[in-house]
Amino acid sequence: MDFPKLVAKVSEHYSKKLPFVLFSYPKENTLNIIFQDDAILHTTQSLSAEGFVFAPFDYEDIAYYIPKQNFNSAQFPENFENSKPSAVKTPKSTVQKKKYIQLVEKTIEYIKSRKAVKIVLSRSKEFELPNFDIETLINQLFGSNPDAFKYIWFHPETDMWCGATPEILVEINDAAFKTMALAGTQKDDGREPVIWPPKEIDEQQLVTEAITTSLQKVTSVLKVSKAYTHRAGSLLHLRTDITGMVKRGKATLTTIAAALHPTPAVCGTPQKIAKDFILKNERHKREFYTGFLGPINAKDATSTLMVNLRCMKILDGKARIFVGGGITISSIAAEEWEETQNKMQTMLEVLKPML
Ligand SMILES: C=C(O[C@H]1C=CC=C(C(=O)O)[C@@H]1O)C(=O)O
Repeated sequence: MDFPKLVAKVSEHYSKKLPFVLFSYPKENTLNIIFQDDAILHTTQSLSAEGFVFAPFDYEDIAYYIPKQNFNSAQFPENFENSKPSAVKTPKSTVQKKKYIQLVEKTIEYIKSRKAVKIVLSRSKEFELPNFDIETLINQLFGSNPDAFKYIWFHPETDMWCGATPEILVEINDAAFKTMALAGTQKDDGREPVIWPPKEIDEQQLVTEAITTSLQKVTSVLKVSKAYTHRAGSLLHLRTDITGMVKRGKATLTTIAAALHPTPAVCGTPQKIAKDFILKNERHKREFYTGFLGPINAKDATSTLMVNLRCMKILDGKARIFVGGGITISSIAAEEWEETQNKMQTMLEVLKPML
């Protein structure tokens, strides 16, 4: 099917409130779509169903999925990519800023008491969308952020979620798997070489160590790359690639996902203490933000699970954008606020014509 026809079909499907998911892989110009023709909410425990899974941050072995039955794809039109999207002025929110900074300070004190080494805090902000339109959303989202995995998920039971995420949770093909440690953030101001402050280097190193440790039980060969700079829209992160083989008979997508999620890039270390702190102290429910999502295929094809970052929920003419950042003993609260403001840009640029 060609792109305009497919977009029109999504629009029609959405007007009937039927589930669908659209996605595209980084650097690829194919739009993949799965339509579901009824409103059943499918769940999977084993991540073995073929389709597209969607799991919350507080994942307890149950993920939602849309089965792969009605799969379509289309190439993006020529010159589809938006020229560099223009920044949207991030609204000033004095009260929210004060509250977030207080929470960051409380978290730093908690870390100082040596109960945790790193805790990833987050917040969300709502925007009115007087000009919301599904076709505009598709064009805006898939025409920008070429380096990200982009998706729009809709199910009447979960509402609409969409995002452009830089972070792979796990990619697995037969016994070979790939994951990454992504942490540390700065704005891309075009300066080369990129200099990373020690706080960001330490924070990212911690993520790499925690991921390799948690994978040891289920993998046999692990290769860990050097940390390098990864571009994500107007932001830069530090990234380490981790590749290996899963132990035959021991590890499946489920065991690897369970070993990794939630990674210290979205939760913290030690994982349980960080998660309890987040659930107790954050002012909003994360829902699917920092959960995971992606296409799961049969054994001989690649399955990809991404971490749900740089994302938003769309409901009743409003969008709620979710953003966060890792807090360590060296964090400065005001800078952590700025970092979340910068991260908000990825979705604000997508929303720009609809605001
Ligand atoms: C939690 C988020 O980003 C994570 C991924 C990359 C860098 C991060 C950081 O520098 O704190 C976060 O760990 C988010 O975008 O909401």
